[in-house]
Amino acid sequence: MAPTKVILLSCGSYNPPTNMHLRMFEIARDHLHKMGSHIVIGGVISPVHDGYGKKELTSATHRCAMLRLALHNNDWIRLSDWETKREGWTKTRVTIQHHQNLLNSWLFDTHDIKHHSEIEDMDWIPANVRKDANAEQNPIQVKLLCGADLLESFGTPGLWAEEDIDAIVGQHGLVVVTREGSNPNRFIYDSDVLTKYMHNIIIVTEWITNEISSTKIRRALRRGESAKYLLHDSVLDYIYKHGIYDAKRSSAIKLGQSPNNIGSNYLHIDKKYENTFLTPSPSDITMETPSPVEIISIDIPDSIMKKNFLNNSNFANNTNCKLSIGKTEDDNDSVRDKFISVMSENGNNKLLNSMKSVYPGQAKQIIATETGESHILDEGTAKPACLL
Ligand SMILES: Nc1ncnc2c1ncn2[C@@H]1O[C@H](COP(=O)(O)OP(=O)(O)OP(=O)(O)O)[C@@H](O)[C@H]1O
Ligand SMILES: NC(=O)c1ccc[n+]([C@@H]2O[C@H](COP(=O)(O)O)[C@@H](O)[C@H]2O)c1
Repeated sequence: MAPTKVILLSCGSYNPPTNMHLRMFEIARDHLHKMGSHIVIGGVISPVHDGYGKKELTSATHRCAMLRLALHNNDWIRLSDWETKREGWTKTRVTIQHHQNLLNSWLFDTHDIKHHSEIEDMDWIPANVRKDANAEQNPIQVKLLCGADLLESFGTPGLWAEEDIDAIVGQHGLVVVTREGSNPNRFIYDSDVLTKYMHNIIIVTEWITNEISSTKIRRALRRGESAKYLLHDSVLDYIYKHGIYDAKRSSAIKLGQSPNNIGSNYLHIDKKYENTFLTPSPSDITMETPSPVEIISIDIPDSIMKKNFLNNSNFANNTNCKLSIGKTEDDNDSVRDKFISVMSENGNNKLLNSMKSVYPGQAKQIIATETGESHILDEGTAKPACLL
């Protein structure tokens, strides 16, 4: 028997769209093709109307804009904003039926479709189907693609009408992707109506489990935690730009930038705390080969710093160094800054040479003694394991 052509339609909030929403389509398509029973010719995402009234649901305008960004380079999943443009919330059974009807009109009734295409966006119909509108076409089935949590919501009292479940599963069919902690087979077994239409429910096991959810992403964003790699970068930028979900940018340290030059992506770390922060990651430092020494870890108590400052002629002769030795914390910070800048700019050659790194990323450290002498820690021939 020839495989059935299908379009996978997913209904949900997409608040915001996550990588897992898109992965769900990939997993389902792979599975259906491996079974050999279906050919997936397209995927459609239908975000819910604002009237759905779910907690923290941002406007459909934002959700559609985020979906357009997430799907920008996608060659087979499309957005259908039909639900969002209706007067109010639409039941899922009606949404699936609408898309199926439109597709049928396109395939078999080109007159009717002219009327539809004037009043709504039909970009969600795959390009090759639209192109061949007059060619002889086989039927295409619209199936509801969902995660196991949506299937299990069928059991929530009062949420889904029995006849709607009957129509969705009986007439269209379900493709259900497992989620951590879900047991869709058990759920089907427990339900008479689902057991009746078991032949029309395809369970796809996601072995590479990933419990990304929109709720968790919103939570991370409002707490100022990073959500990178959980959703598309362009979607993340959109959220920050439009101030959705009360999102605060996550903190990161960018070394080697002056406070005035710090990009808006990065939190400025007060100078006095800089030394206590993490070793910079290689991506935070622009390296040359061999790298000049710019980064020096300086871990010297204020009292020792002052002695070094007074004892070292490089500092004493430097006109910029006519600092009063600090009585306040701010003064101490200025002394510390001067110490570093004199060490690197006006220090003697021996010091500067020993400050040159042998290989990119090599750490250097200023050591200062109680007696007021400073030197650069010589790392000798030690090299990172990757260079040995
Ligand atoms: N991690 C996931 N694994 C499998 N399916 C998922 C996953 N995340 C979302 N889905 C499915 O995507 C569809 C749309 O989901 P929805 O917009 O409600 O996302 P959600 O991340 O579950 O949202 P929320 O956290 O706000 O409830 C649903 O069918 C849902 O089951
Ligand atoms: N009776 C129904 O048709 C019915 C009930 C509850 C949710 N839904 C749909 O299921 C989806 C659920 O999305 P969320 O998981 O984000 O709540 C939405 O698209 C919503 O419209 C449909």
